[in-house]
Amino acid sequence: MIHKFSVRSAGVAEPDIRELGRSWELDDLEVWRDYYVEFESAPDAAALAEVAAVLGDQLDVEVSLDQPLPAGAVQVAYKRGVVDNESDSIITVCGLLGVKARAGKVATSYRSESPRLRDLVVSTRFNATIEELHDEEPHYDTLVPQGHYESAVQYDLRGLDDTKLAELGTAGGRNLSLAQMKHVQHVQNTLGDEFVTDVLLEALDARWSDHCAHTTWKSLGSLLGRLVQAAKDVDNPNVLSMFHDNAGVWDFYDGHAIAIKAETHNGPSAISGYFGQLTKLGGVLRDILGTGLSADPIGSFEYTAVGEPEAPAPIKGRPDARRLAGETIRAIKEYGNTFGVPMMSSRMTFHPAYRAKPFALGGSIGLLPVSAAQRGTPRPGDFVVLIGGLTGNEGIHGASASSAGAVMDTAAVQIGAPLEQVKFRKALIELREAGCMSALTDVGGAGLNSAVGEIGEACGVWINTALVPLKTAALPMWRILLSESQERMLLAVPPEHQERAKKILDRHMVRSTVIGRFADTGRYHVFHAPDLTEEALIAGAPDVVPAHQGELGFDVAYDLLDIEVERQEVGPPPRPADVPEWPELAPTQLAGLLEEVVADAEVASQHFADSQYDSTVQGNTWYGPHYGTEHSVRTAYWAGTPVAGSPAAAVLNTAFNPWMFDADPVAATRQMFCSALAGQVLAGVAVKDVCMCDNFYTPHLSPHWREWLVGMVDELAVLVRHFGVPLISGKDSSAGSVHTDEGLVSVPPAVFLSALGKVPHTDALLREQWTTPGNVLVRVGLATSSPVGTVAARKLSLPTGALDDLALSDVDSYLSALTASRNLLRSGARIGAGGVAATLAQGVLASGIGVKLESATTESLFAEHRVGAVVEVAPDNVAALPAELSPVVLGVLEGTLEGTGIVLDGVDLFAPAARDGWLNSFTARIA
Ligand SMILES: O=CNCC(=O)N[C@@H]1O[C@H](COP(=O)(O)O)[C@@H](O)[C@H]1O
Repeated sequence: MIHKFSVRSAGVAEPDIRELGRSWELDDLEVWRDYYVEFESAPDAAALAEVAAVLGDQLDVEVSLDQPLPAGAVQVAYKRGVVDNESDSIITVCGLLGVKARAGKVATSYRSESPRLRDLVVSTRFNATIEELHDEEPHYDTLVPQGHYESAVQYDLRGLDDTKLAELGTAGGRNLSLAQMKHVQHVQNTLGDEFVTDVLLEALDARWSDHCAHTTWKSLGSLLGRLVQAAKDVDNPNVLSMFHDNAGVWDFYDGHAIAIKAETHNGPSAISGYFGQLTKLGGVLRDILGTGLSADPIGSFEYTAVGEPEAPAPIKGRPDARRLAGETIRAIKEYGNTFGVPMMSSRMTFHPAYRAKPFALGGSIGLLPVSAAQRGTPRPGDFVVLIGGLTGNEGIHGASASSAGAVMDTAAVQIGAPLEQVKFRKALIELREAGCMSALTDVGGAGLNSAVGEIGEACGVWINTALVPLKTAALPMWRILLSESQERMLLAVPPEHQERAKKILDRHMVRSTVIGRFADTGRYHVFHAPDLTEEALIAGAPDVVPAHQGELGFDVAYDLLDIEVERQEVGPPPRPADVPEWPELAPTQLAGLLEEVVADAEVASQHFADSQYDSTVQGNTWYGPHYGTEHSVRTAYWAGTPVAGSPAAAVLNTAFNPWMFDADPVAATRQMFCSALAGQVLAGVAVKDVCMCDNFYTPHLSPHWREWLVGMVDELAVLVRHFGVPLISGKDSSAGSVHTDEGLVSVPPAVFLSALGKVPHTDALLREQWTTPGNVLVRVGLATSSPVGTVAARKLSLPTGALDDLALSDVDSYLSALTASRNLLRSGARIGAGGVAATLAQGVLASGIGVKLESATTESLFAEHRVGAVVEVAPDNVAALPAELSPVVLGVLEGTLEGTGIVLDGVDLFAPAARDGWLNSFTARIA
């Protein structure tokens, strides 16, 4: 018996629907959520009314029962086989109301009289790879997932020649190379078995993927090892854990620590901006939850680079940049706001190299006690406990396909459900405090296979995949193992704590299942035995593998699962030499250039996106992500006070500029590292209290990509050693080249840096807002005058060339002088995209105070001195600024001048039209 509940929200409940109506220019747009529920027996009218009341329990909503889709309306629902996560929640809700439901399904329908409706939905709200479109009411016989268990497929690899082995390696969407297949052949020979299963092939495909095994980085000479060694050499006492856990852990104050991690979801986001970005944020929050013995996320950050919004997608059928931009915003809002974590920093960039595969980076920081900061180790006999969401047929090959740069299909996209994760967030803290876990990890890329396989490596492990709770009726063993269904965690629970752990999880309504045991075997062992129940497993002796194992997936010693990676030697990367010159422009031309620069997405207000992300939830945000009494301007750093009652602050900032990486990845790495570090010091953080997280995103088919990658890593190692600022976590995404209908498109070899600092008291932090008319604005820091990579150079169509070299000793002197002269600074803003001019423009916008410049040239206004700042100083103190700051007086704050902004020789460079461009251009391009 299937009933349909249609819920229409309006007014306060869904401001974004009004926004959607505005952007589609449909005044009568209505968006309805259609909930289909299959009940076990026909519910009476009272029961139906109760279910309707719960589904429509918001302000300003209307619920109708069993109304077919009206003519002209368009409904979007998941395809069969793509399971919607709400289904399970609907069953639970009905159960709590005392009505038994078997299954549920959620769809969205759009209603308007306009004949344009269907096209608008198809072009912006419908993803044909995972969804289906209905123009009339669909008919469902049942919503209960159908299907039956398919046994593992067996392959005898003995005697297969290279061609056959290679074919098998890439069959069914796998990405195993011939060398890897030969190793599987070796495994079979060593085991002396008649066959290996598809379960083993799939498990190894994931285990040896670039994502899990970092093969590209290993092949180029242990690149991660070089970064780790550099960090070890500097021996910063704040490092509690680095590159060893799901996140790096940095000492905070008074027994607390902060975990930091940034992840990318580039591959999945290219297929579905919404789900790729949704699960990017969900995944990185889970990384924080799975760090040490669990950290609590206290902030998230996000950076997305897509192609130019006006350009079509270079691969037919894929979402274009504008669509990706819109879906990104929806997804980040959906996950972050629902999870309840403040947004610390968000930015979107439009760069043509990301038109085939975006750069989808998400990060998070979390708080945990120092005593829980170390990664736990499971002990033989501990239970393998899977908690959280159900396992479905999604995210299959997510890790290996994204690593291989292979074509990803529908099944590779992960689907997120933030509320599921909200439930176990608090439960994990309780489990940690109660000492119920000896270890935990998140279930993310490569699914259970990666989580169980990695955590089990400490001693050995066996699991029964038949115990894994599924979204579908059945799944083959390898799919259960590889599914990247979201919102799941894996715990190692000692037998003596199992009951207590179960109680805590039950109280938080978190599903948990004992699916296996850690064992003193040194083996990774997977089988499928439907008649081995959870109760029987729990009752079994801790050191005995069950005799009845149903169907065997594999049972292999960990030693046999390691594979040698062939080493490739690379030389130094080519370096550009010529530096183009800045043209001389008259004041009116400078004004025109400024108008273009502030309207560029790198500088313009991204209020349309940012305002949708909750940045104050949890109540600990002390500074950022925006400031300004007149306009809301993006801050260059975020600070929060995560420990109740303590003024100690965590400080986060980031550095990335794809145009500079386009020009010279090695020089750009240096500038970005020094820029992030100088931003931290300007904010008030001591150099020794800063660490960073690196996210490499590099091409694998463009010229010299290997040389550039090695060059960037080696450069980072130099910087880590020089400043004593360690990299403590990161990710390498090494498949940034894509074959498209337009030919090969490659991202620039690049590394995104996120810096985390700490100060004992927020009093130490310097704000950006200008304070007092009459004060003098001074540029300080290293002059990096090359126009290459700057916003203005793009507007002026200047040729590319070399970036400035930075002498690290000069950076040292600058940073020391900055610290020493802090008492002279009334405010300070780090110079970024758009150079001094953009910094001044944003100062005007934020404070409403004008500035009168002493003099200006194109270079002095638009060069992006990234290891520099515009500081505000009282007139009497200008002379006291130390020479190491290389101070250059820019002009004087002029009081609040109606209609004036940045005045040079009587000309206002920042006219009202420019302000409008800053305010509206981003929205106009993507909304
Ligand atoms: O599940 C959440 N955790 C995060 C995670 O492990 N994600 C994995 O990374 C792939 C994207 O990599 P990219 O294309 O950016 O190189 C993605 O498909 C997942 O397998």
